[in-house]
Amino acid sequence: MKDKAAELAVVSNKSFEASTAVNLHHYDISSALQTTLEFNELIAIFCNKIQATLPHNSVEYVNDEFSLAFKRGIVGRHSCNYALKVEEQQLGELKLTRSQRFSKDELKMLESLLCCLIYPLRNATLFQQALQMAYTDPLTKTNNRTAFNDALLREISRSKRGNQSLSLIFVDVDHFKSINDEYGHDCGDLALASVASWVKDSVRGCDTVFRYGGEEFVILLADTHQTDAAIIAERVRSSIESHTLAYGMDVLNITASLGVSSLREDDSTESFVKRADAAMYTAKQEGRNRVCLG
Ligand SMILES: Nc1nc2c(ncn2[C@@H]2O[C@H](COP(=O)(O)OP(=O)(O)OP(=O)(O)O)[C@@H](O)[C@H]2O)c(=O)[nH]1
Repeated sequence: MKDKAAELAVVSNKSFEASTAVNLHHYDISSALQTTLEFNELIAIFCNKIQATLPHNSVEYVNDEFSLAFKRGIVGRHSCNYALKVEEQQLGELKLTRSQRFSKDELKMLESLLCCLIYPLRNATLFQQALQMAYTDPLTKTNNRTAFNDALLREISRSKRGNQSLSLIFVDVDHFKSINDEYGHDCGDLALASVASWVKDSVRGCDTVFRYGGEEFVILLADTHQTDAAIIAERVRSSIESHTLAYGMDVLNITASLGVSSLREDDSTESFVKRADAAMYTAKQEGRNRVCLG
């Protein structure tokens, strides 16, 4: 067990052998690390626990897969870096710094202690991957309806607490059935994935795009008034209209109808969503390929 754990942490381009026996310190750290599946909390707990044995001034943890960049403390001129992985699974990079050089013995000790961190990090990775799968629509790679329901409740409560505006845009692809009918289901799928990426590309990074169902998408715009939401909706509409979809020898033009609503004081979750949906239907009735406000 000790030998297996020792193989698991990759230490900045050099291998190491954990020579320190599993002791009470390891046990203490391992127990503390079992209390959470949050990456940042795991790193903070680990660093707090090793601070007495291995004094350091700053810690940095970067995990590209989950876009994490955790930083704490004041960076010193000496550092040690570890690319952590287990069974070919990357678990991020950890960097400790301080003003004095790290001795060989200290590094050996740290490398041994890192064995306590990598399995909790692997568990956190598996948990986050499972969460992502549960929240992602596999066809369009956007957030799914479950994610929308959760995000909507969260954003409504945040908006009411902080007295901030919140807007919603419904995007429904026009005459989508005819794409399926004329070119086949695969082309329909490709069209949906393409529309999703055009929509994502035309909103800000802080706005979230969800697949609501079928050929319908929703965009949740935090801290956004209706006037700004209408401008964003028009940008999305225009982006979809200006793209073309190449399918075999065919080139398809796609349009969408959009409905916008902004949260009112007396709104329930349902009334907020219904207004955007109703506005989108008005856009359909008024000729499609347009934005209507609800
Ligand atoms: N290819 C594909 N088609 C889907 C998917 N989900 C829903 N659809 C199809 O989307 C079509 C939606 O058709 P309608 O609701 O009649 O709407 P529409 O043809 O877009 O017409 P308007 O909304 O009135 O402009 C249906 O034929 C569904 O089968 C999917 O994941 N892939």
